[in-house]
Amino acid sequence: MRLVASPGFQKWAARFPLTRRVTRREGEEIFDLVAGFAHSQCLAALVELGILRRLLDSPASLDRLARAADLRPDRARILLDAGVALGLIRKLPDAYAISRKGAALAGVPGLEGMIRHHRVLYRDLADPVAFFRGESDTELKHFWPYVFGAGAAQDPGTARRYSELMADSQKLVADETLAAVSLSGVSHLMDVGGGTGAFLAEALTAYPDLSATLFDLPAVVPDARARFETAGQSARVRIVPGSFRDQPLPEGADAISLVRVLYDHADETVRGLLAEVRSALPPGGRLIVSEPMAGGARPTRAGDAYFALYTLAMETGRTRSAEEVSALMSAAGFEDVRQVRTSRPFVTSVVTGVRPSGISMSK
Ligand SMILES: C[S@@+](CC[C@H](N)C(=O)[O-])C[C@H]1O[C@@H](n2cnc3c(N)ncnc32)[C@H](O)[C@@H]1O
Repeated sequence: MRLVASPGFQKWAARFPLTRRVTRREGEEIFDLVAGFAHSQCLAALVELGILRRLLDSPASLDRLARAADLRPDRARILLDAGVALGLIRKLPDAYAISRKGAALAGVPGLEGMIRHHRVLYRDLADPVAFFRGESDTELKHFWPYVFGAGAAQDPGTARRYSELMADSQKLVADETLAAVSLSGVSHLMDVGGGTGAFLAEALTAYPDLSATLFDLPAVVPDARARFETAGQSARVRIVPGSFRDQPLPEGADAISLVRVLYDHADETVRGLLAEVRSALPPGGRLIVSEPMAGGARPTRAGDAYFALYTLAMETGRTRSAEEVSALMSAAGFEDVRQVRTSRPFVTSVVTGVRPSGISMSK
């Protein structure tokens, strides 16, 4: 590898026909890594200035876009051309238009909110050395204070701020999870840490005979109640406010889901929670864990170079690989633990397990 790093070798490889193309591609990939932050900031500006939304309606001239965004036209041109280079915008003779990728991005529920929210993450990463040394006081750990304890969780303002961000993206996670896991045969599903109920609402729509329980902190559940009322599903859902840290989970569900819950918490809390889930399930009952996961032996860009950093900045939990989640589930007494393939692992990954039937470990 020292050879590959040497300037002489690189010069030769850039000219030699067999290595030329690979060298150029590698060069571009390296440049993309170096420039990634600038790319993300262009995206953030296009979102925050409402330019992508505006172009979704119709193409527009440089002057109109600049005026609407309150930018000087010469500076707006630089941003718009950057958007073209990043594949989000198309350049027409006298106007700019949205590209396919730009339209797809604007159509992803919750993505715009997440892009805006990334200001917080990027401030936390501003000094990456201090960040990885654990020397920075990250904002994200104050942004998500609900995981720290009951005090913060009782503040409805804080709860709503984070719940909105979660709810926006929850539909995407719900769709991906329901596409990977069949709930046929399940009569009652309990979603622990179910937030404002988007996952259960989707499940209830997909399975008309299903009934459900939503368990979450008291500050979070009012929004869930409102969602089920609006969807006309209230009669099929029981909402139980509480903390899985200090009370047993309600019984009666033959399947329990934990959607984007485990990665918020330390191993010790996860062990306690999985034991509670196992106790609450009947023999043969199923656990479904769905959340973004790390790649383990094969690290992934989304899992290991994004979600792992995000959870590191939160400081309370960590992004685990599917193998690690499976091991925690097996240690908690689940059987038939399986990693279920999802089509978009950058949205979520899924692991399922079953509480053993027959003679088994004590409750
Ligand atoms: C990251 S959010 C995920 C919400 C939802 N499942 C989703 O995917 O959008 C984590 C959820 O766990 C809940 N939670 C955290 N600590 C909890 C606790 N001790 N007891 C019950 N719920 C808790 C939070 O209130 C929040 O709704």
